[in-house]
Amino acid sequence: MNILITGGGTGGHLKIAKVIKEELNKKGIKPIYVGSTKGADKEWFAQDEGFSEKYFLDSSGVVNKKGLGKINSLSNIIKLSFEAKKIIKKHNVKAVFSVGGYSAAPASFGAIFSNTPLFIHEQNAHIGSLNKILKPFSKKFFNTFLYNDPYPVEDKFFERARIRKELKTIIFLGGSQGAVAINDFAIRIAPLLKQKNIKIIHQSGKRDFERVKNFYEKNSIEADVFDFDKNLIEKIEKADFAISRAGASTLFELAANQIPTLFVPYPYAAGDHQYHNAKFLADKNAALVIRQNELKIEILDKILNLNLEEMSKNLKNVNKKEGAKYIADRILI
Ligand SMILES: CC(=O)N[C@H]1[C@@H](OP(=O)(O)OP(=O)(O)OC[C@H]2O[C@@H](n3ccc(=O)[nH]c3=O)[C@H](O)[C@@H]2O)O[C@H](CO)[C@@H](O)[C@@H]1O
Repeated sequence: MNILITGGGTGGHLKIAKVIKEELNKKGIKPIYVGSTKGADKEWFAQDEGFSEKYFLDSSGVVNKKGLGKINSLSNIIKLSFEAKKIIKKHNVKAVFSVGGYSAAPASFGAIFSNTPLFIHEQNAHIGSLNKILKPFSKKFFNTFLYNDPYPVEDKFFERARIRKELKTIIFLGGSQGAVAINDFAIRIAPLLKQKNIKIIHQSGKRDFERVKNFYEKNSIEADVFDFDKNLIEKIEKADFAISRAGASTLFELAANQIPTLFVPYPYAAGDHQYHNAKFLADKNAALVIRQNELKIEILDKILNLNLEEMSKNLKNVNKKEGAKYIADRILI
């Protein structure tokens, strides 16, 4: 059965595409991928043997453009949708699965134009603009916040979960691209963490890697600094507390691993969705959330006095295992 997976741009969307592809591979199916020449799509999937075919179309975002730019990208998407429709026909695709982002637009419209069932995974607590348009045309719309669908994360985040009791190691996470605000905060509290013998693991993102690495070196503070690590669980499992952006995949991976977290939502996310993602956990007393402009050094005292065990236990049933299987089974019906 030929399945087409589409969408990407950032790690958050691409991660869902990856886990669903792996689930389909387990079932002996090699899906087709349709992404964009822009964003991180090629980086993630150009060499991926788990897809039978890969197409990278020249799609780009519409939402942030104005005037003529908006009209041009809209007409480009319409043109590409017909190209995607041809791909769907050529491979006799039985279902299209979209993980969102601008690179999902052509194949999603292509599915509608060719009457091919369209399945959508919306990662966030606030529905993205493309998904709002597509939702009424979809056969199924998966979302954890609205419908309690299990959020697909790799099994290893659950398998290596543990209850945290004491803060011996802290991890800083900036999402797939890194977060300067979190890096700055880490740098401010690092000397205090050193004084308290708390070990530091720090994902800085590519753009800020040199600055962050140099800081720790110059100040003789031991820290495991990296820009991006494909096997993030290896880092997360060692830590007892995280300070992180609230991108949906990161959030549900941290929850699956039961690591208490202070979320610092990206303030410019569409519809403030990272804040709403984090609030979902905070309302269950399973995480803390703070606005970026409130990220002050005093918050460290609060962290040091937290009941980590209680928060860690409260994360137990936030997400369910086998989210990828849940979705794949419904696409394959
Ligand atoms: C700035 C922005 O708009 N960000 C959005 C983007 O975030 P972003 O792209 O940061 O996405 P997420 O936080 O959802 O996911 C990041 C993924 O990258 C992985 N990872 C990260 C660091 C690393 O070193 N190694 C690694 O593998 C994580 O394990 C995770 O699976 O998509 C998310 C899902 O739609 C949204 O919720 C976010 O709001």
